[in-house]
Amino acid sequence: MKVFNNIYLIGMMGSGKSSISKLLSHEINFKVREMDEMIEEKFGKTINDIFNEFGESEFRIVESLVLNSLNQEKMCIISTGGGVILENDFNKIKKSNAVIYLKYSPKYLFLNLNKSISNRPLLDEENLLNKINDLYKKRNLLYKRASNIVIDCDGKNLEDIKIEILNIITVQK
Ligand SMILES: Nc1ncnc2c1ncn2[C@@H]1O[C@H](COP(=O)(O)OP(=O)(O)OP(=O)(O)O)[C@@H](O)[C@H]1O
Ligand SMILES: O=C(O)C1=C[C@@H](O)[C@@H](O)[C@H](O)C1
Ligand SMILES: [Mg+2]
Repeated sequence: MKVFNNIYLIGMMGSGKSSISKLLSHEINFKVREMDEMIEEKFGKTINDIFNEFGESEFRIVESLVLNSLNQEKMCIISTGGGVILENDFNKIKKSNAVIYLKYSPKYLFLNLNKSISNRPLLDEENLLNKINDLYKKRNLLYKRASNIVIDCDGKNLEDIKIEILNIITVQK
């Protein structure tokens, strides 16, 4: 296995971060950490309620605290929040970690998001495809810059994506 502290899965909302984290954890001896769940636990509220009651900037402050605490851990698969690349210095994480961008084009993200009802204040159902397109334009480059591995996921099933990742991270240095 290559030498790194943690595996960070990054990508847009609905890009399979939670699903792939679970699948990977069954194959390697790493624990799963769900950043959004950790933030919800800190507030004792859902992500939607946090955005509504405290606003996005307060959410980002707590997100950054959670990120710092995770940086102290080892052997974790971190299913990040979709906006984690907006954090100052997130680009530095790839120096000592595997940062994997699960890249889907907006059309596929739309299909994924339609499958899972969730707590997504920045992507509610109205004009969903337009909202995905707008966010994707703002963020695709940021995800690429922050990552050291990019997986093109369009049209692939979750099992194949997992195998592709395992093939990359288990190569001997
Ligand atoms: N390649 C894929 N093939 C089939 N279904 C997929 C694929 N990728 C993701 N999905 C489905 O899309 C939905 C969203 O996936 P998941 O919850 O893992 O993404 P996420 O990045 O953790 O999303 P978020 O954190 O924004 O809720 C799930 O129903 C998942 O099964
Ligand atoms: O992409 C984003 O900015 C977000 C993604 C979610 O995972 C949550 O962290 C929150 O809804 C914000
Ligand atoms: Mg998730």
